[in-house]
Amino acid sequence: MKIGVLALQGAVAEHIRLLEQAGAEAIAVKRVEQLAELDGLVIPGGESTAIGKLMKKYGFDVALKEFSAQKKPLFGTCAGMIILAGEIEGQDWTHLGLMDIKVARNAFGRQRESFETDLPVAGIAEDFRAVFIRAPLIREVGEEVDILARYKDEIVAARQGHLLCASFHPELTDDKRMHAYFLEMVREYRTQEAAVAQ
Ligand SMILES: NC(=O)CC[C@H](N)C(=O)O
Repeated sequence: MKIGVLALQGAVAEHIRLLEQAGAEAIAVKRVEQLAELDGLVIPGGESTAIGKLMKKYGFDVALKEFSAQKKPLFGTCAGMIILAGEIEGQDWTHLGLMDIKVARNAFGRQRESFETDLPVAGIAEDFRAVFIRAPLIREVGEEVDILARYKDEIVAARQGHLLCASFHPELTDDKRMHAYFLEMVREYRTQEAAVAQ
């Protein structure tokens, strides 16, 4: 199983380390041609406007929509979640617009820009260390979206079929359970694809 981490800007090496610890081969992805060899992709945290601009410049805006249309799993953390969102509060544009979620950027306000807390994440852990850094929140989700975690009633992790996202940064901990969960998703979709091909 080969997983890419979109390496245009942001926390790339940390994701690669945890994906490897969870048992996958992981590579940094800088060119769209690399997508063909991947079973899944992580879009890391960073600055969503910067990542979005670079995605467009290098053709990832179109290529990742095709990647997703093949039901290849995508996992967006923090800025990566904003990249996946179908709607961004206060903005009339989106990046990939793949997930039926409405997000608000930098939603915790100045006092609590960055903090850590332990959260239950459905199907993954009872006590996941969630590291928030100028994090976005999910304000609304569509019918097909499963909510995986909340922080004080606000939605901070969700899944829609082959798409997974979190407001926080699992890659900044030593806990590989969320990455392992993503690899399970990749396995699930690969099995489905193989069954269709037969
Ligand atoms: N740590 C992060 O990824 C922060 C996200 C950033 N605040 C944004 O809006 O893009």
